[in-house]
Amino acid sequence: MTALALTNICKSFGPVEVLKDINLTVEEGEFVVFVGPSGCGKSTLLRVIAGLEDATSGTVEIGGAQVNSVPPAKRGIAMVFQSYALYPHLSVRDNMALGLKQENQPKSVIEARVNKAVQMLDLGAYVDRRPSDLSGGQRQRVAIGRTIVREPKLFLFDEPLSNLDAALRMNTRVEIAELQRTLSATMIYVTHDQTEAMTLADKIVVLRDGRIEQVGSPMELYNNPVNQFVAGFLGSPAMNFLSKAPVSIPENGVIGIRPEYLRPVSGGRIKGRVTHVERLGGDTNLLVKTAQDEALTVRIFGQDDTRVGEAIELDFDDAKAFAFDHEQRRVI
Ligand SMILES: Nc1ncnc2c1ncn2[C@@H]1O[C@H](COP(=O)(O)OP(=O)(O)OP(=O)(O)O)[C@@H](O)[C@H]1O
Repeated sequence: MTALALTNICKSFGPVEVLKDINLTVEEGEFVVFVGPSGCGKSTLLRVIAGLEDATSGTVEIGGAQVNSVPPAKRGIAMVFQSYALYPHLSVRDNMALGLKQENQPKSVIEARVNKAVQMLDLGAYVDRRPSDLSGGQRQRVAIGRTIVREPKLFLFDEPLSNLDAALRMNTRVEIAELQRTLSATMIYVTHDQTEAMTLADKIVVLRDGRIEQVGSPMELYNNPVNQFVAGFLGSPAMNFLSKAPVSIPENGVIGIRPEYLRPVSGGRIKGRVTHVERLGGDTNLLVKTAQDEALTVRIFGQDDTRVGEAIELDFDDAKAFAFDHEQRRVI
Protein backbone atom coordinates (compact mmCIF):
# COMPACT_ATOMS: atom_id res chain seq x y z
CA MET A 1 0.00 0.00 0.00
CA THR A 2 1.12 3.55 -0.71
CA ALA A 3 2.17 5.35 2.47
CA LEU A 4 2.86 8.71 0.87
CA ALA A 5 2.07 10.25 -2.48
CA LEU A 6 3.33 13.66 -3.57
CA THR A 7 1.78 15.02 -6.75
CA ASN A 8 3.07 18.09 -8.59
CA ILE A 9 4.38 19.70 -5.41
CA CYS A 10 5.72 23.22 -5.89
CA LYS A 11 6.86 25.52 -3.11
CA SER A 12 7.96 29.14 -3.38
CA PHE A 13 9.17 31.53 -0.72
CA GLY A 14 8.21 34.88 -2.25
CA PRO A 15 9.70 34.93 -5.73
CA VAL A 16 12.08 32.03 -5.00
CA GLU A 17 10.92 28.64 -6.29
CA VAL A 18 12.40 26.08 -3.90
CA LEU A 19 10.50 22.95 -5.00
CA LYS A 20 9.61 22.42 -8.65
CA ASP A 21 6.99 19.86 -9.61
CA ILE A 22 7.89 17.04 -7.25
CA ASN A 23 6.16 13.69 -7.89
CA LEU A 24 6.94 10.75 -5.66
CA THR A 25 5.31 7.72 -4.07
CA VAL A 26 6.57 5.89 -1.00
CA GLU A 27 5.31 2.39 -0.24
CA GLU A 28 4.51 1.16 3.26
CA GLY A 29 7.62 -0.12 5.05
CA GLU A 30 10.03 1.62 2.69
CA PHE A 31 13.09 3.52 3.88
CA VAL A 32 13.41 6.50 1.56
CA VAL A 33 16.33 8.92 1.71
CA PHE A 34 16.27 12.42 0.23
CA VAL A 35 19.80 13.40 -0.65
CA GLY A 36 21.32 16.37 -2.43
CA PRO A 37 23.61 19.33 -1.93
CA SER A 38 22.94 22.08 0.58
CA GLY A 39 20.02 24.29 -0.41
CA CYS A 40 18.48 21.84 -2.93
CA GLY A 41 15.18 21.75 -1.00
CA LYS A 42 15.40 18.49 1.00
CA SER A 43 14.28 19.97 4.33
CA THR A 44 11.59 22.05 2.70
CA LEU A 45 10.15 18.92 1.07
CA LEU A 46 10.18 17.09 4.41
CA ARG A 47 8.48 20.07 6.06
CA VAL A 48 5.79 20.10 3.37
CA ILE A 49 5.13 16.39 4.07
CA ALA A 50 5.00 17.13 7.81
CA GLY A 51 2.67 20.09 7.30
CA LEU A 52 5.15 22.56 8.81
CA GLU A 53 5.12 24.33 5.43
CA ASP A 54 2.20 24.57 3.00
CA ALA A 55 2.85 23.57 -0.59
CA THR A 56 2.28 26.45 -3.00
CA SER A 57 0.58 23.91 -5.29
CA GLY A 58 0.22 20.14 -5.55
CA THR A 59 -1.13 17.50 -3.20
CA VAL A 60 0.23 15.50 -0.27
CA GLU A 61 -1.48 12.17 0.50
CA ILE A 62 -0.63 10.10 3.57
CA GLY A 63 -2.10 6.58 3.78
CA GLY A 64 -4.39 7.37 0.85
CA ALA A 65 -5.92 10.53 2.34
CA GLN A 66 -5.22 14.04 1.10
CA VAL A 67 -3.72 15.98 4.00
CA ASN A 68 -2.94 19.42 2.51
CA SER A 69 -5.14 21.16 5.04
CA VAL A 70 -4.59 18.73 7.94
CA PRO A 71 -2.40 20.22 10.73
CA PRO A 72 0.94 18.48 11.50
CA ALA A 73 -0.27 16.90 14.77
CA LYS A 74 -3.14 15.17 12.96
CA ARG A 75 -1.14 13.73 10.05
CA GLY A 76 0.01 10.57 11.82
CA ILE A 77 3.65 11.50 11.37
CA ALA A 78 6.54 11.93 13.80
CA MET A 79 9.64 13.94 13.09
CA VAL A 80 13.21 13.71 14.45
CA PHE A 81 15.33 16.83 14.06
CA GLN A 82 19.07 17.38 14.00
CA SER A 83 18.77 19.44 17.17
CA TYR A 84 16.97 16.69 19.22
CA ALA A 85 14.48 19.28 20.57
CA LEU A 86 14.20 17.58 23.99
CA TYR A 87 12.72 19.35 27.02
CA PRO A 88 15.70 20.07 29.34
CA HIS A 89 13.68 20.04 32.57
CA LEU A 90 12.09 16.63 31.91
CA SER A 91 13.64 13.22 32.46
CA VAL A 92 14.23 10.82 29.58
CA ARG A 93 11.07 8.92 30.52
CA ASP A 94 8.95 12.08 30.70
CA ASN A 95 10.35 13.41 27.44
CA MET A 96 9.31 10.18 25.78
CA ALA A 97 5.88 10.13 27.43
CA LEU A 98 4.97 13.77 26.83
CA GLY A 99 3.44 13.39 23.34
CA LEU A 100 1.21 10.55 24.55
CA LYS A 101 0.11 12.53 27.62
CA GLN A 102 -0.84 15.40 25.36
CA GLU A 103 -2.91 12.94 23.31
CA ASN A 104 -4.65 11.94 26.59
CA GLN A 105 -3.64 8.30 26.18
CA PRO A 106 -4.41 6.07 29.21
CA LYS A 107 -1.58 5.73 31.73
CA SER A 108 -1.19 2.01 31.07
CA VAL A 109 -0.74 2.58 27.32
CA ILE A 110 1.84 5.32 27.95
CA GLU A 111 3.80 3.12 30.34
CA ALA A 112 3.76 0.10 28.03
CA ARG A 113 4.82 2.04 24.95
CA VAL A 114 7.56 4.00 26.73
CA ASN A 115 8.94 0.81 28.31
CA LYS A 116 8.99 -0.92 24.94
CA ALA A 117 10.83 2.00 23.30
CA VAL A 118 13.29 2.22 26.20
CA GLN A 119 14.11 -1.44 25.76
CA MET A 120 14.35 -1.21 21.99
CA LEU A 121 16.76 1.72 22.18
CA ASP A 122 18.73 0.36 25.12
CA LEU A 123 17.99 3.43 27.25
CA GLY A 124 17.12 1.53 30.45
CA ALA A 125 20.03 2.95 32.45
CA TYR A 126 19.13 6.53 31.61
CA VAL A 127 15.36 6.86 32.06
CA ASP A 128 15.61 9.13 35.11
CA ARG A 129 18.34 11.39 33.73
CA ARG A 130 17.81 14.83 32.25
CA PRO A 131 18.94 15.41 28.63
CA SER A 132 21.89 17.52 29.81
CA ASP A 133 23.34 14.41 31.50
CA LEU A 134 23.35 12.38 28.28
CA SER A 135 25.78 12.14 25.37
CA GLY A 136 24.76 13.41 21.94
CA GLY A 137 24.07 9.88 20.73
CA GLN A 138 21.92 9.08 23.77
CA ARG A 139 19.95 12.31 23.31
CA GLN A 140 19.28 11.42 19.71
CA ARG A 141 18.06 7.96 20.82
CA VAL A 142 15.64 9.66 23.24
CA ALA A 143 14.42 11.89 20.41
CA ILE A 144 13.86 8.77 18.30
CA GLY A 145 12.14 7.05 21.25
CA ARG A 146 9.76 9.95 21.55
CA THR A 147 8.61 9.33 17.98
CA ILE A 148 8.39 5.52 18.29
CA VAL A 149 5.96 5.68 21.22
CA ARG A 150 3.48 7.59 19.09
CA GLU A 151 3.36 4.70 16.58
CA PRO A 152 3.19 7.05 13.61
CA LYS A 153 2.28 6.07 10.06
CA LEU A 154 5.37 7.85 8.83
CA PHE A 155 8.70 8.72 10.47
CA LEU A 156 10.47 11.81 9.17
CA PHE A 157 14.16 12.36 9.97
CA ASP A 158 15.88 15.66 9.19
CA GLU A 159 19.66 15.11 9.26
CA PRO A 160 19.41 13.36 12.65
CA LEU A 161 23.08 12.37 12.82
CA SER A 162 24.83 15.55 11.78
CA ASN A 163 25.66 16.63 15.34
CA LEU A 164 27.36 13.32 16.15
CA ASP A 165 31.01 12.41 15.66
CA ALA A 166 31.99 9.94 12.94
CA ALA A 167 32.05 6.74 15.05
CA LEU A 168 28.77 7.51 16.77
CA ARG A 169 27.21 8.47 13.46
CA MET A 170 27.98 5.04 12.11
CA ASN A 171 26.63 3.25 15.21
CA THR A 172 23.46 5.30 15.25
CA ARG A 173 23.03 4.75 11.51
CA VAL A 174 23.08 1.00 12.08
CA GLU A 175 20.62 1.36 14.98
CA ILE A 176 18.21 3.36 12.84
CA ALA A 177 18.41 0.72 10.09
CA GLU A 178 17.74 -2.07 12.62
CA LEU A 179 14.88 -0.12 14.14
CA GLN A 180 13.28 0.34 10.76
CA ARG A 181 13.46 -3.41 10.15
CA THR A 182 12.07 -4.23 13.61
CA LEU A 183 9.17 -1.81 13.31
CA SER A 184 8.63 -2.39 9.55
CA ALA A 185 8.13 1.36 9.61
CA THR A 186 7.91 3.77 6.71
CA MET A 187 10.73 6.25 7.08
CA ILE A 188 11.80 9.31 5.14
CA TYR A 189 15.25 10.52 5.95
CA VAL A 190 16.99 13.71 4.81
CA THR A 191 20.75 13.94 4.53
CA HIS A 192 23.42 15.59 2.43
CA ASP A 193 25.72 12.64 3.19
CA GLN A 194 25.84 10.19 0.31
CA THR A 195 27.23 7.40 2.52
CA GLU A 196 24.19 7.66 4.79
CA ALA A 197 21.95 7.59 1.74
CA MET A 198 23.69 4.55 0.23
CA THR A 199 23.74 2.55 3.47
CA LEU A 200 20.24 3.28 4.78
CA ALA A 201 17.93 3.59 1.81
CA ASP A 202 15.67 1.14 0.07
CA LYS A 203 15.07 4.03 -2.29
CA ILE A 204 17.17 7.16 -2.79
CA VAL A 205 15.67 10.39 -4.12
CA VAL A 206 18.42 12.63 -5.50
CA LEU A 207 17.43 16.29 -5.49
CA ARG A 208 19.13 19.21 -7.15
CA ASP A 209 17.92 22.77 -7.24
CA GLY A 210 14.36 21.86 -6.18
CA ARG A 211 13.90 19.05 -8.71
CA ILE A 212 14.15 15.28 -8.51
CA GLU A 213 17.09 14.13 -10.62
CA GLN A 214 16.61 10.38 -10.13
CA VAL A 215 14.83 7.88 -7.87
CA GLY A 216 16.01 4.31 -7.38
CA SER A 217 17.69 1.79 -5.13
CA PRO A 218 21.25 2.68 -4.06
CA MET A 219 22.78 0.18 -6.49
CA GLU A 220 20.52 1.24 -9.38
CA LEU A 221 21.68 4.81 -8.93
CA TYR A 222 25.31 3.81 -8.46
CA ASN A 223 25.38 1.53 -11.50
CA ASN A 224 22.92 3.39 -13.69
CA PRO A 225 23.00 7.13 -13.03
CA VAL A 226 20.90 9.10 -15.53
CA ASN A 227 23.26 12.04 -15.60
CA GLN A 228 26.63 13.36 -14.54
CA PHE A 229 25.24 15.00 -11.41
CA VAL A 230 23.89 11.74 -9.94
CA ALA A 231 27.02 9.87 -11.07
CA GLY A 232 29.25 12.40 -9.31
CA PHE A 233 27.13 12.70 -6.18
CA LEU A 234 26.96 9.02 -5.21
CA GLY A 235 30.18 7.16 -4.47
CA SER A 236 33.17 7.88 -2.28
CA PRO A 237 35.73 8.73 -3.54
CA ALA A 238 33.62 10.38 -6.24
CA MET A 239 33.57 9.27 -9.88
CA ASN A 240 36.39 10.61 -12.06
CA PHE A 241 35.41 12.72 -15.07
CA LEU A 242 37.84 13.05 -17.94
CA SER A 243 37.41 15.44 -20.84
CA LYS A 244 40.82 14.97 -22.41
CA ALA A 245 41.49 11.33 -21.87
CA PRO A 246 43.32 9.36 -24.52
CA VAL A 247 40.07 7.51 -25.28
CA SER A 248 37.01 8.58 -27.25
CA ILE A 249 34.97 11.30 -25.52
CA PRO A 250 31.53 12.66 -26.52
CA GLU A 251 31.79 16.12 -28.10
CA ASN A 252 32.16 18.65 -25.26
CA GLY A 253 31.26 15.87 -22.86
CA VAL A 254 33.18 13.68 -20.46
CA ILE A 255 33.74 10.06 -19.65
CA GLY A 256 33.20 8.91 -16.08
CA ILE A 257 35.18 6.14 -14.39
CA ARG A 258 34.77 5.15 -10.78
CA PRO A 259 38.03 5.11 -8.76
CA GLU A 260 37.74 1.36 -8.10
CA TYR A 261 37.70 0.59 -11.85
CA LEU A 262 41.01 2.30 -12.62
CA ARG A 263 43.92 -0.14 -12.46
CA PRO A 264 47.64 0.58 -12.49
CA VAL A 265 48.91 -1.45 -15.44
CA SER A 266 52.07 -1.17 -17.46
CA GLY A 267 51.22 0.23 -20.92
CA GLY A 268 47.82 1.55 -19.71
CA ARG A 269 46.12 4.20 -21.86
CA ILE A 270 46.18 6.90 -19.17
CA LYS A 271 49.65 8.14 -18.24
CA GLY A 272 50.24 10.32 -15.23
CA ARG A 273 52.07 10.98 -12.00
CA VAL A 274 50.99 10.29 -8.41
CA THR A 275 50.46 13.57 -6.52
CA HIS A 276 49.19 12.21 -3.20
CA VAL A 277 48.65 8.86 -1.46
CA GLU A 278 45.93 8.28 1.13
CA ARG A 279 46.58 5.13 3.14
CA LEU A 280 43.30 4.16 4.79
CA GLY A 281 44.49 0.78 6.08
CA GLY A 282 42.03 -1.41 4.20
CA ASP A 283 42.26 0.66 1.01
CA THR A 284 44.68 3.07 -0.61
CA ASN A 285 43.63 6.08 -2.65
CA LEU A 286 46.10 7.41 -5.21
CA LEU A 287 45.59 10.94 -6.46
CA VAL A 288 47.01 11.20 -9.96
CA LYS A 289 47.61 14.09 -12.38
CA THR A 290 47.34 12.84 -15.97
CA ALA A 291 49.62 13.83 -18.83
CA GLN A 292 46.62 15.90 -20.04
CA ASP A 293 46.68 17.72 -16.67
CA GLU A 294 43.45 16.22 -15.31
CA ALA A 295 43.08 15.00 -11.72
CA LEU A 296 42.02 11.41 -10.99
CA THR A 297 41.50 9.25 -7.94
CA VAL A 298 42.42 5.57 -8.08
CA ARG A 299 41.15 3.26 -5.38
CA ILE A 300 43.34 0.28 -4.66
CA PHE A 301 41.94 -2.45 -2.44
CA GLY A 302 44.37 -3.24 0.34
CA GLN A 303 47.72 -1.68 1.10
CA ASP A 304 49.99 -0.35 -1.62
CA ASP A 305 53.58 0.87 -1.75
CA THR A 306 53.15 3.54 -4.42
CA ARG A 307 54.88 6.80 -3.50
CA VAL A 308 54.16 10.43 -4.30
CA GLY A 309 55.95 11.56 -7.46
CA GLU A 310 56.03 8.13 -9.14
CA ALA A 311 55.00 7.84 -12.77
CA ILE A 312 51.91 5.67 -13.24
CA GLU A 313 50.02 4.09 -16.14
CA LEU A 314 46.36 3.31 -15.69
CA ASP A 315 43.68 1.51 -17.60
CA PHE A 316 40.07 0.44 -17.21
CA ASP A 317 37.49 -1.89 -18.70
CA ASP A 318 35.52 0.17 -21.28
CA ALA A 319 32.33 -1.60 -20.18
CA LYS A 320 32.70 0.01 -16.74
CA ALA A 321 32.99 3.57 -18.09
CA PHE A 322 30.13 6.04 -18.52
CA ALA A 323 29.87 8.83 -21.07
CA PHE A 324 28.01 12.10 -20.56
CA ASP A 325 27.16 14.63 -23.28
CA HIS A 326 27.61 18.42 -23.20
CA GLU A 327 24.39 18.74 -21.18
CA GLN A 328 25.61 16.16 -18.66
CA ARG A 329 23.12 13.54 -19.83
CA ARG A 330 24.27 9.96 -19.81
CA VAL A 331 24.91 8.67 -23.32
CA ILE A 332 26.73 5.40 -22.54
N1 LIG B 1 11.42 30.15 5.26
C1 LIG B 1 12.17 30.38 4.16
N2 LIG B 1 12.14 31.57 3.54
C2 LIG B 1 12.87 31.82 2.43
N3 LIG B 1 13.69 30.91 1.85
C3 LIG B 1 13.77 29.71 2.43
C4 LIG B 1 13.03 29.37 3.62
N4 LIG B 1 13.32 28.10 3.95
C5 LIG B 1 14.21 27.66 3.03
N5 LIG B 1 14.49 28.62 2.13
C6 LIG B 1 15.39 28.49 0.96
O1 LIG B 1 15.00 27.36 0.23
C7 LIG B 1 16.13 26.66 -0.29
C8 LIG B 1 16.05 25.21 0.12
O2 LIG B 1 16.26 25.13 1.53
P1 LIG B 1 16.26 23.74 2.31
O3 LIG B 1 16.51 24.04 3.74
O4 LIG B 1 15.03 23.00 1.96
O5 LIG B 1 17.52 23.04 1.65
P2 LIG B 1 18.28 21.73 2.09
O6 LIG B 1 18.47 20.95 0.84
O7 LIG B 1 17.57 21.07 3.21
O8 LIG B 1 19.66 22.32 2.56
P3 LIG B 1 20.63 21.89 3.78
O9 LIG B 1 21.23 20.56 3.41
O10 LIG B 1 21.65 23.00 3.76
O11 LIG B 1 19.80 21.86 5.02
C9 LIG B 1 17.35 27.41 0.21
O12 LIG B 1 17.82 28.25 -0.82
C10 LIG B 1 16.83 28.20 1.38
O13 LIG B 1 17.56 29.38 1.54
